[in-house]
Amino acid sequence: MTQPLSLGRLFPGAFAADAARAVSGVAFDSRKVEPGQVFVALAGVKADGARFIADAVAKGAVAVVSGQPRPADLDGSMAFAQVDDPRLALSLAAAVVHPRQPGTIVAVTGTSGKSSVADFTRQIFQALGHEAASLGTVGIVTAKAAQYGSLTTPDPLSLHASLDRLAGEGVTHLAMEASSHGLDQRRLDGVRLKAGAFLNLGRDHLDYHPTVEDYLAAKLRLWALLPEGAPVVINLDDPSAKAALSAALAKGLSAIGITMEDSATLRAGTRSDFIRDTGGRGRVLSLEPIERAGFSQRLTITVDEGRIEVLLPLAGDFMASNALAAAGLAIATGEDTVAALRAISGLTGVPGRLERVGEANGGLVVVDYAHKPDALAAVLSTLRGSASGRLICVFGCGGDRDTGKRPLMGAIAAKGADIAIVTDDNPRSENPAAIRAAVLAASPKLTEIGDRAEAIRAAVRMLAPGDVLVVAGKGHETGQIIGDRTYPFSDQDVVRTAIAEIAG
Ligand SMILES: CC(=O)N[C@H]1[C@@H](OP(=O)(O)OP(=O)(O)OC[C@H]2O[C@@H](n3ccc(=O)[nH]c3=O)[C@H](O)[C@@H]2O)O[C@H](CO)[C@@H](O)[C@@H]1O[C@H](C)C(=O)N[C@@H](C)C(=O)N[C@H](CCC(=O)O)C(=O)O
Repeated sequence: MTQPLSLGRLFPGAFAADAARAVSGVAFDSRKVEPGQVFVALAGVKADGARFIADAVAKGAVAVVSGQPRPADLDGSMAFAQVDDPRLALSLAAAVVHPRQPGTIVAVTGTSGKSSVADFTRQIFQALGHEAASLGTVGIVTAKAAQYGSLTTPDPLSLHASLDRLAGEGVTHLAMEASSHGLDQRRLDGVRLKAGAFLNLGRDHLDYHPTVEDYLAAKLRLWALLPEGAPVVINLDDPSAKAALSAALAKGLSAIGITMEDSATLRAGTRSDFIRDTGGRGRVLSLEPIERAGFSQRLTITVDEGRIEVLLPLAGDFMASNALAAAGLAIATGEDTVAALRAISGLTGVPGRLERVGEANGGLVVVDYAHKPDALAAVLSTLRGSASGRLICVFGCGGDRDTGKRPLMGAIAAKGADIAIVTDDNPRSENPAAIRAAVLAASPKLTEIGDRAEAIRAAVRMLAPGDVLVVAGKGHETGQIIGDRTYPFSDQDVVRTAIAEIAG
């Protein structure tokens, strides 16, 4: 029988005299409080949760946890605790409310590639015979179902409810994404992780993180969530790899490095530095593409056990590196190295990640989630290798987000594509034309079609044999956010309709 929830069990040491008091659960949003719950007041990005204590009490909260002193007007019968870090307290309490977790959980962080790596790791775990799931930007995916979510790393209550449900459904292996917001806001504390991975650091989220250094530090908080000696997978080809490795070693973690042979050769020393820095204990998985044909590539992976050849049915260095990181995570949890690497041959794509949606006039249309400078550059360089004709790109920049990336993305698209059309991508509360103007200022080569559906239709109509069109930015998403409303919008659906119009 499950033990009843009490303040003492949920918040050990915080409630002294009231520790034995029974409660029905935890809430951090006053609007969602149910009678008998504890309200945790979080100092938020937009609002201060302490302002909503009275609302929470009115909805039936019986206790309050806050980072601030007890409000003078709080009813004397109400249990109250002041804690140093309410977000940490919330996450640890969520893990008590929803106690079950899959036995093997791995988490991946990085600016780009998290969704692919989480999903590839799920696929590799499944290929190795485990009940596996992935959790992240594309939602929760198991062998039986996909359930779409909204955040990359959900709030702690939703996260732990999902972990509990998955464990109850028999899922033993989970690969999840760890966003910098999630790590900074301690949403992952209380998740019992076995291994972690660091992929890369690019320009993103500088509306939230004050500096790039702060952004990197948030990502590297992942290491603090791992038990002593746990293995971490580090992409040695990223310029931040050294920082990621030193932080891991300083925490007593062990390391598996992944690298693409080409870049290792270019950046001579990558492998030897890693071996030296890890005192000879770090393992390296190094990968060399040996043949590329259309959207698949034959790869050789060199490991201590020898050389293994796999056929990855996905295009580009980026996907190859992501597949290797996923195999690295499986190996980090104790899976057989050769079996984990061989499973790369069976990987299928991830929705909205270099997703081939259809063909028109002998040209190919691909939808990709790339909405950051580095990701757009990587996608364009990958697709350049798959296009015997022109490379066409439809893209935009979001409103109410890092404005600095607008000219950067404009310049990348102008350089990387033969035709680049700037359109709208979640303008939110900003004037869409002003966002487009900031992107267009990067190059006179860029053209503008504000309406996203019209931009996609126009690009599909341009296709000629050998061309590749990439519609970048939304990937798996199903809405366009204008003002504070989300209007249904799917790049894939618009592409399919445009193709059907041409065919009809
Ligand atoms: C900007 C941000 O990260 N916000 C997250 C944060 O909310 P917050 O604490 O800042 O919220 P707030 O609006 O300032 O309110 C403060 C507190 O008052 C409470 N409140 C507010 C109003 C009210 O009437 N009553 C009340 O109690 C709120 O519930 C909150 O606890 O903490 C919440 C609990 O964990 C998160 O759900 C919430 O994510 C929001 C929904 C969000 O959109 N986050 C995005 C930016 C995000 O996290 N994205 C990352 C990265 C994605 C990527 O890599 O691209 C992700 O992991 O998805």
